[in-house]
Amino acid sequence: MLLKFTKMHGAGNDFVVIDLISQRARLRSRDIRKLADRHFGVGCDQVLLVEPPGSPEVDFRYRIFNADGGEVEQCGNGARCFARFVRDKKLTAKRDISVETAAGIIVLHVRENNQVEVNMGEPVFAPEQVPFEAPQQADCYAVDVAGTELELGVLSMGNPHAVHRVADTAALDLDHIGRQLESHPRFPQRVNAGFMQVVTANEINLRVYERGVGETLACGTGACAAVVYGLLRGWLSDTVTVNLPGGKLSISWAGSGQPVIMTGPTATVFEGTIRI
Ligand SMILES: N[C@@H](CCC[C@H](N)C(=O)O)C(=O)O
Repeated sequence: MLLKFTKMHGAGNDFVVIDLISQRARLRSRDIRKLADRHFGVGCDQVLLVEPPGSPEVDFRYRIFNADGGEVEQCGNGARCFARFVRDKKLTAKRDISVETAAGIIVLHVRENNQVEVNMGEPVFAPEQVPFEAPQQADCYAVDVAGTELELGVLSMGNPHAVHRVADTAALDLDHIGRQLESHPRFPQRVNAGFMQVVTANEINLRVYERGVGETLACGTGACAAVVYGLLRGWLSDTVTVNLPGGKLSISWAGSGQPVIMTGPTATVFEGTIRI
C-alpha cells in the first residue's frame, strides 16, 4: 500500500504526519517503526495520525506513536504541527481547533504569524496518575538512578515526566542518565526524563531523553513539565523561555488549577509517498 505523508518539525522534534481522513490505512506497530527509522524509513521521533473526530464536541482525533512503535497520550510539539497540518491541507479553516487525544481534549490556536499556541491542560501531580511509585505526593522526590540520588519533580502533562535541575545541561551524559531514568522501576509506564538548567527566573536550558525515542531536539510536554516544576520550587516566574537544542518554546503557567500554555514554531520539511 502506498501511503502519503508529510515530514514536519517543531523546534527540531520531528514528525511523520499521516492524514487518515483523506486516505485509508491500518498502521501496525511495525509500520510505525519503519516510518520512524532514520535509515530504512523516513525518520522521525513520533508518527502523528490525523483522524476524524470520535464525537461532535471536537474537530479531529490526534494519535501519537513514539519511534519505538508504542502509542502515547500526548505530544506538545506534535500538537502545534497537527494544527498547522490540518490548516495547510484545508481540512479546516478554523484558527481555534479542538482535538481529542488519549489524554483528553486540547485546544490549539493558530496565530497570524503561524506560531501555534496550545492549551495543554492542567498538570497532574498525584503519583498514581503519573504513574509513579511513591507513598504520598510531594513537591520533589529523592530517587536513586544508577547509583546517584537525584531530586526529581514528577508530574503528568497527559504523559509522564521526571525533571531534575542541573548546573549545566551541556555537561550531562544524557544518553547514560536519561536512559536509566526513562526505564526506572518506580515508573511502571516508563518516563520522559528532563534535565533543566535555570538561567534566570524567565529562562531555562532543557534537554530531554524521551520515552520510546532517546534524546530529542525538543520536547513540548517536557518544557511544560520543567516550567511547572521550577515554578513550584520558586525558581521560575510564570512565563519562561525554554531553550532546547533545536529551538525555543515559550511556556506560561498561572499556577494551581490553571492550564499550561505553550507557544512555539512549526515547519513543514517535505511531502512524500512510501510503500508500507
Ligand atoms: N515530543 C513530545 C512528547 C512525545 C511523547 C513522549 N515521548 C512520551 O512517550 O510520552 C512533546 O513534544 O511533548
